Amino acid sequence: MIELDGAEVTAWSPDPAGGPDRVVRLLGPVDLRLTERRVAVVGANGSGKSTLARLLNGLVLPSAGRVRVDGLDTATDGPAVRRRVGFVFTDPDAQIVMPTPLEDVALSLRRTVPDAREREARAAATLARFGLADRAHVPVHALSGGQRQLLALAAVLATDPQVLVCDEPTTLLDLRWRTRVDDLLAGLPQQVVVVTHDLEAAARAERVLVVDEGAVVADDAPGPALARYRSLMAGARAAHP
Ligand SMILES: Nc1ncnc2c1ncn2[C@@H]1O[C@H](COP(=O)(O)OP(=O)(O)OP(=O)(O)O)[C@@H](O)[C@H]1O
Repeated sequence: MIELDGAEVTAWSPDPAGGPDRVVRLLGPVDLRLTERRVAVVGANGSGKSTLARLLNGLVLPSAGRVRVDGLDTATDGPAVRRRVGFVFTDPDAQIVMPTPLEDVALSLRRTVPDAREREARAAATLARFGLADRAHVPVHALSGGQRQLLALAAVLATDPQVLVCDEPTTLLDLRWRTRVDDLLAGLPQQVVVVTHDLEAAARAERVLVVDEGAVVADDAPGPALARYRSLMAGARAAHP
């Protein structure tokens, strides 16, 4: 279970008036217990969704409060937390580091599968599971954007994390690939926390968090949570026509 207790994120920011840098609050304080298998996070651009997502696996550490995964504190048990919680970025190029898909998935297995041959066999099996068997040795730059997103997912899921956090995993994809990635995420046995601007995808979650100006302003079933988000956005449009 992921638990946030009074978790806050602050950062130093330049003063637009030219004064000394100031501390700004990006998120929180947030208190959450995430137990549902499908959780969606929605909110306006710059509201703090990525900051919240990154807190969940220790990519961002809380400036105050605590974030724990199965009792492990992200601030003191980072590597163990990241073995439990996989993270997928919007842009697959942010996480694909090797020249070919096979090498990239094999790299993510380097800690859990010490034997190189077994690692390669496991990587090949993972690529096959994601429909990328025939792409295993193709240079990654020759893959389509959709195939690269699948590869990024495959490399994270190869290590079998208990939780998958995805930060807008379908934002860069066309409808066909978006549907494919959505279906894949829906079929995973893991707990999945997904940040998304796709309200149809969010409606399929069990629980939806609405983030606005660094606060979780709604935390509910999809119906009421998305209604709150729509009314927030309508209010913002009225204020800034
Ligand atoms: N390290 C940082 N230092 C200063 N400000 C930051 C830092 N990281 C994020 N921010 C600011 O915090 C706010 C929230 O950013 P965040 O990326 O969490 O928003 P978001 O809801 O994911 O946005 P988007 O939908 O556009 O991706 C933004 O105003 C962003 O510019």
